[in-house]
Amino acid sequence: MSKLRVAVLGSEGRMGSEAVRAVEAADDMELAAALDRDDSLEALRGAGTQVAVDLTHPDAVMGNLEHCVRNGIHCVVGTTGWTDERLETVRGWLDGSPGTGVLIAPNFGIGAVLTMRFAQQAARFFESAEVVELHHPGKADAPSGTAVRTAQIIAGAREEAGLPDQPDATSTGLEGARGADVDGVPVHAVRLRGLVAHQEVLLGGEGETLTIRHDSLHRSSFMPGVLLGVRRVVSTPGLTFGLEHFLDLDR
Ligand SMILES: NC(=O)C1=CN([C@@H]2O[C@H](COP(=O)(O)OP(=O)(O)OC[C@H]3O[C@@H](n4cnc5c(N)ncnc54)[C@H](OP(=O)(O)O)[C@@H]3O)[C@@H](O)[C@H]2O)C=CC1
Ligand SMILES: O=C(O)C1=N[C@H](C(=O)O)C[C@H](O)C1
Repeated sequence: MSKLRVAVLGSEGRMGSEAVRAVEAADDMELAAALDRDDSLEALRGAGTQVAVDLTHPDAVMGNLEHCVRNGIHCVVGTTGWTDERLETVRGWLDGSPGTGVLIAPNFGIGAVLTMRFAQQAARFFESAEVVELHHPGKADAPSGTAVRTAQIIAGAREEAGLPDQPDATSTGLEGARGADVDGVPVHAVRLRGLVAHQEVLLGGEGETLTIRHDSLHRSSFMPGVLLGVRRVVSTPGLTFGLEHFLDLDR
């Protein structure tokens, strides 16, 4: 069977360099191209790229994605910065390129995907819910894409269950002390040397709390998810948002 030709965009970065190693080590893939800032995207087609893995920067990802989709190159995207508007734009490009698949994964870590699923299951049972994400200080954005997605999922589950707004009697305080408000769920971002990528979902009810915590201790934790995404995206046209769609979580 022929090997999948995979390019990595952002190949010199923390995640990109790990992805290059993972693709090179995969029996069913070969590295078609490794591009970083200032490299021309034109190299992708010349190299016969079938799937591009984008691990760049929120400011760069849209341009990269547009180029790939318009050239029929499937994409696996870990880069953050997704809004409804951006996702709609990507869907528009995909409409013009039927057969092309794009996976956007807020988090490739299986533990992080499960954290979101468990939070979704638990949210309706608790009055209060907050998300704390903790990352290395080189991270470009705050809060993390995973934390935003987690908060949205919790908010959706609360709404579906008919829960009222969370109790919070705070009337004064330093701006930012209660974190960012994502659909009514406070999200707090810690940046600390020594950390990689961590998240806690705190749920509270009368006389009890439940904490769901996930720790990515090394970026290798993301690689099985990246490789799964590459293998599945080639036969999944259109936009897929979230790695959970490629995992049989309900089995
Ligand atoms: N979904 C997931 O599971 C994960 C997602 N991420 C996300 O991945 C992204 C990258 O993270 P990280 O590796 O830590 O960041 P880094 O800054 O370490 O790496 C990004 C790399 O991309 C390069 N780059 C910038 N612009 C372009 C461009 N236009 N074309 C090609 N390369 C470019 C950067 O170059 P330069 O340094 O010169 O700017 C850098 O080498 C972030 O959005 C992060 O949040 C990270 C971990 C897991
Ligand atoms: O920048 C990172 O490091 C990470 N980014 C992603 C995010 O913003 O959610 C995924 C993970 O948290 C690591």
